[in-house]
Amino acid sequence: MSEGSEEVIPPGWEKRLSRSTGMHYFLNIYTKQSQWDLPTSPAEPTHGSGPTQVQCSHLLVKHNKSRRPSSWREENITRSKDEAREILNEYRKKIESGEATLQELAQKYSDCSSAKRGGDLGMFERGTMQKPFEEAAFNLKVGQLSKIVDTDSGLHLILRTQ
Ligand SMILES: O=C(N[C@H](Cc1nc2ccccc2[nH]1)C(=O)O)c1cc2ccccc2s1
Repeated sequence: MSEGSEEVIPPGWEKRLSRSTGMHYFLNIYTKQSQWDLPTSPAEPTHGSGPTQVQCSHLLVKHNKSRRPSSWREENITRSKDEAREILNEYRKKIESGEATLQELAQKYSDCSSAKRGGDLGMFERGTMQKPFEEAAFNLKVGQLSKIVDTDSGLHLILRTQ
């Protein structure tokens, strides 16, 4: 029988053989949780206070109370905070329905200069980003989209990518 597509086991998981069924399963070496299906993301160490660094992409919509109400998209941003919230909720619906990715929408609409990189902020540690952003980012699982996050820069949707 031809092999299926190359099987990549994400870090933190081990492939084990079930003696009772003769089938293979996957064991999370941190939580000892097991599952039949091939895991799709790395297992995270559960001890300590979570990861020391994360990688995120974000979509920022600034408003007239933003610390710097200007961006590469719009020299003078006049929308209200409520309008910014409505706009972000529409983007969230598109992302959750699969109609668009956060990266695609950030590239077109984010008021952060990271828009050019699909909103990617790279890896960062605690203490580098504004607190509300940091708290949200470090409480996301890899692949999870945040709720709307409010910082002095504006309103954000955050996707944790690593
Ligand atoms: O602070 C930045 N940009 C500001 C908007 C902004 N404010 C933020 C607050 C928290 C996280 C990201 C944020 N981006 C701007 O363009 O007015 C950053 C841009 C970039 C670009 C690449 C990597 C990191 C960063 S942080």
